[in-house]
Amino acid sequence: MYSSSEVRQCHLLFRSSSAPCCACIISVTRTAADPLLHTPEQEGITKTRLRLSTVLFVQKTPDLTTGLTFQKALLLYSYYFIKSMYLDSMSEGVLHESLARGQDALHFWQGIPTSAEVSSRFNDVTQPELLVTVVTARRYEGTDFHYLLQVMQQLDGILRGCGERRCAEVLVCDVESGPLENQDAKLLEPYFRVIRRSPREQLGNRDQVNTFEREKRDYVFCLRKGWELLKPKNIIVLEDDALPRLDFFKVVKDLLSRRFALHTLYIKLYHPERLQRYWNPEPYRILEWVGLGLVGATALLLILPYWNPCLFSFKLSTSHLLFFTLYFMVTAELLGRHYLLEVRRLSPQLYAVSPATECCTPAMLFPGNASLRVADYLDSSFCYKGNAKDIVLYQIARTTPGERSHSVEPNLITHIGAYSSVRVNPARPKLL
Ligand SMILES: CC(=O)N[C@H]1[C@@H](OP(=O)(O)OP(=O)(O)OC[C@H]2O[C@@H](n3ccc(=O)[nH]c3=O)[C@H](O)[C@@H]2O)O[C@H](CO)[C@H](O)[C@@H]1O
Repeated sequence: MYSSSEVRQCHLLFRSSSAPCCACIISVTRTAADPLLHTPEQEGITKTRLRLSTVLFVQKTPDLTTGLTFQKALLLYSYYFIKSMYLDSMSEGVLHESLARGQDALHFWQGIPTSAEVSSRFNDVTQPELLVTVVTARRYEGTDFHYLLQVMQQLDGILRGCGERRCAEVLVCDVESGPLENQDAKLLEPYFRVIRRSPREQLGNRDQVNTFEREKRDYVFCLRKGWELLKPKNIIVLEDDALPRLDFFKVVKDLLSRRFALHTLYIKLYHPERLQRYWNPEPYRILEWVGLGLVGATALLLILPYWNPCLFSFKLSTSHLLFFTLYFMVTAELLGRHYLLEVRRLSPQLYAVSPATECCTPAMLFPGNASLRVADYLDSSFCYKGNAKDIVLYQIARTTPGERSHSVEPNLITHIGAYSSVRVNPARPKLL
């Protein structure tokens, strides 16, 4: 058994030079208990041991994580993924990864000294080009995953990569207060500006409303408060389980430089991967599908004669074009639109913008003062199960004259929240 100071020393060593500590950790992890498997034999494991094993697991993961994420990215959303064979084990694997990252993030934030260099990120800027507000509520399940800390660690890393000129100001909007403290948000207080309601406002908000209405009111509060405090030129609102990808700010900057951004109510930066197929009907997606088929078929029919000179005398007809169009469409769907979209990550300019899709709001960009309009629109609606804030917002943008909304693809964030703070969670969450 290892004492916590040994573990801490090991952890710090690992940070500064990975090799020696990796060896020490790998030898230990083989015997460490797995905190995610609640088998009867493990019921007796003490809390300290659980914590220890998680810390050790964190250190073990870099190779495993990459491997698993690669497999997951390769298979999960494909038609060839055999759910009955792989879903359970893959879901467990991803939960382990996330738990490891959560514990890593916890140690990261616990270990940072509140030095001048770090706290300089707590800026007194007004009217920044971009404000990122992270909305966070206390979770009752999956607290060990520390989603908020993971997100903030990632944001911190990306912001450091921006160089001298900061890409964005960051606010954490903690919608809890009083006795129900959000410990993760508290831990971030020395490093980021954390905003909360006053206890009086909080009482009023929690008064007898359903979870979805409460979630909406919290969102409205965060939108307005961010605007009041900094008057930013643009706002992004991230939910606390929306992990930004490394090119996040580059793509956002490019989006904001495009003309359409001046006339949109919001730009969705995430849509669930499982809903990205051509077979999930969205009008623009059908157009994209047919267009892809036509371009592929035309290119093939033009190239074929050069490839095989005998075909120069062959007469090409509309039915050939139709056949190959269908052929390319079916091939694209069988390959998986989700995977084809990945090619767009080559450059921010290649990210596609289309009319907004309905589901989910984990990452939303509100250009200009659109956040204020959104806050007003949401304020005038009432949310309940089946009519959560994402549905309401979609309907508003569709039905209000003069308002438009957009989605960007591929996703700019990864949704890491296996446990919902709004809905009832299954005992063991699944990836699909
Ligand atoms: C990935 C995904 O599909 N997420 C969607 C899903 O959220 P989920 O069911 O995944 O819930 P979640 O736990 O991610 O919570 C969504 C957000 O609401 C915040 N929160 C939660 C409880 C509360 O009382 N107050 C509060 O502000 C929480 O901190 C988080 O930022 O459904 C929501 C609507 O219901 C939104 O459409 C989310 O985008």
